[in-house]
Amino acid sequence: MLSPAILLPALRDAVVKLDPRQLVRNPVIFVTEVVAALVTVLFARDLVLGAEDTVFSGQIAAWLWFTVLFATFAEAVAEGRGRAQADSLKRTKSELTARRLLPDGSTESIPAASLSVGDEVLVAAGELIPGDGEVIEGVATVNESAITGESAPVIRESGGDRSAVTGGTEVLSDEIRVRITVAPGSSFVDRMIALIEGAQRQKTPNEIALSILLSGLTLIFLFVCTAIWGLAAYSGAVISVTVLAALLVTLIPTTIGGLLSAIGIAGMDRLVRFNVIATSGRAVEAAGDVDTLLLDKTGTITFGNRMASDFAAAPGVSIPELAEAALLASLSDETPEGRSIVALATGDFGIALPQVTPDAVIAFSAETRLSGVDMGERRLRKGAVDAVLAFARLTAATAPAEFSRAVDLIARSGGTPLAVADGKRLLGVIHLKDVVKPGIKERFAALRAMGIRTVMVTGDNPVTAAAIASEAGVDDFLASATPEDKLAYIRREQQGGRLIAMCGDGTNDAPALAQADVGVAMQTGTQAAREAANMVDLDSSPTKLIEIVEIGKQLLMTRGSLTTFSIANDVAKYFAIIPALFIAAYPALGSLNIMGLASPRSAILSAVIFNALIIVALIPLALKGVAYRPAGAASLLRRNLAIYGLGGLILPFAGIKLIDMAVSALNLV
Ligand SMILES: Nc1ncnc2c1ncn2[C@@H]1O[C@H](COP(=O)(O)OP(=O)(O)OP(=O)(O)O)[C@@H](O)[C@H]1O
Ligand SMILES: [K+]
Ligand SMILES: [Mg+2]
Repeated sequence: MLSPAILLPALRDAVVKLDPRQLVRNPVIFVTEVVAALVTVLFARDLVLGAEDTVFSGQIAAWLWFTVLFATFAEAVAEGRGRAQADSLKRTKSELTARRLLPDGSTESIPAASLSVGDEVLVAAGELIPGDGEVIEGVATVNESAITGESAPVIRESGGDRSAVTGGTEVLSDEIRVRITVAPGSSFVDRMIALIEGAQRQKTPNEIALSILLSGLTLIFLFVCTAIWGLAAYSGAVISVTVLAALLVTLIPTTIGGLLSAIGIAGMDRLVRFNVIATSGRAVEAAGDVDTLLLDKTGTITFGNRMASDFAAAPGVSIPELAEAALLASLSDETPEGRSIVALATGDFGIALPQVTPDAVIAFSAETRLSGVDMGERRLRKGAVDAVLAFARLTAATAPAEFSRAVDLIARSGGTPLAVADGKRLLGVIHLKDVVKPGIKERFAALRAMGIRTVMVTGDNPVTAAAIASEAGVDDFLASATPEDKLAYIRREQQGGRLIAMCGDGTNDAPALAQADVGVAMQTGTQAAREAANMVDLDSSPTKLIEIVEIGKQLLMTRGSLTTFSIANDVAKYFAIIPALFIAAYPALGSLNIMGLASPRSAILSAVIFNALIIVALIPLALKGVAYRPAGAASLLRRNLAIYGLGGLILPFAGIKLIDMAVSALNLV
């Protein structure tokens, strides 16, 4: 975690970050730098004048600079760890070439960097996909290990929810036609690299609020120090500017000021290590407080490669007649469901592929929930049972009992029944099979233990939804949901003051993913879903939210704990330094020197040294995060207050005392 390969470049970066123009974004540390510069000037003056203060002001100046450097170092280390991960991504994305399709159907070879949005390219087995896009023709297996680290090939195909391809990944079999949807330079991998390197990191609203609080505290202590100076001058004691500067820096919250951005960067990094790319720090924080998790069914809870497996004919209809109608209705259906129906009818059921062109093609949409063709007199439709019944002017009550039984049997087994009709004539039902991803039930139980309610929202019918919901162990489900329904559900929950996470993969999930506080898209999903979400799970695991929530909670806890620690620390230092300041003027204050520090100067220098060293000492904790255990918010708060509040109060007494002993033993001042 802290190898020399990261620490050495971080040291160099830490020096670069001393640039005041950069540092001004961190007010506490910026004030420290200004003060360090001031004391350095005073030291130079003492040096020229040969004043007796030279040794003291020189040491104070040095330690103030170390304080600033340790703070910039913390941030540099956090960024350096991300950069190491980004470097391996950069290697995958080296020089790519594209075979761009020309209007006459031939192809030209061009560098991928000169592709533009809307271009169409061909990619065959053994070639690298030149840019982010959508498969518009064909099916291929793709090795996406370059970005997911997972070597198992995935299927990418046109039409359905698995059509998105990522530049830099390799086609293993077959040939696909890809429409480029993202300009080179802002591709998924490019954005991943920028995010991991922290180049695009923006402060979250919580961080900004905390920064304002810390700046406020800094201002107050600036005031306090000025008042002390005036008070001392009034009472005849002389307090040097060097001592005042030291006082100010030890009192302002330098510890949390120095570690704040490292904590945020480390949180994003921890997500990357769990194969989750977050495009928003705000979402990571929101994840820590999520109340409800919404999951789409097909492709999220299930694998999503729904395959037609059987036909059940309505009374008075033969199986070949149903199979042929289903085949015709699917001829122009480019979705995986449509293609699997063609495969089943022409394969197992031996129907010859008809050489006909439909008069009109009715493409599938998540709103209508049906698809089909018009052909002469025939109006062939297939789709969700209620949608097809409505099309055939039937209802659940007026549909033949045998048909309803077949539908029910399929739905109860967790399959998706697709009804087939020709105009008003109901022909039967197709059984689409899908498989629930393994190990999901236990993981949902873990989410429940964290106090998170899981709700499955699906476009599928209520009976299938109920079967899959019970197999997967979700708390609740919403069936027959259109994209608008999913969106409305989230809005309603949010209006109730709840924070919502949504996991989805399809274009029909995109609005919901964008509306959710935490939107997690499956890497296997469509481009639209990945664009709308604020996180992408490279493993496409719907229960990854467990880790995401833990990391979010850990981030919030780490920041809270270190803020508590930092402020408690500063309070303790007050007692170490103030007596030292006034002891010369008021010897009676000697009794306040409860710590028995060697001399006023040694006390002040020790406090400054402690103040600097505590930042370095806490870097590992800031990066690793405070340990998270599932427990109630109140008991966590109590525990953290005890450890970091009390610890923060006590530690400086011991630390400053020890440093004071060393300083006086070495005769430093
Ligand atoms: N190619 C298709 N042609 C006709 N009807 C379809 C097709 N694909 C799916 N359907 C029907 O439309 C319904 C809604 O589909 P939609 O994609 O909105 O949701 P889903 O994939 O079933 O569920 P989820 O929202 O969980 O992914 C499906 O349940 C199915 O009954
Ligand atoms: K401080
Ligand atoms: Mg889906």
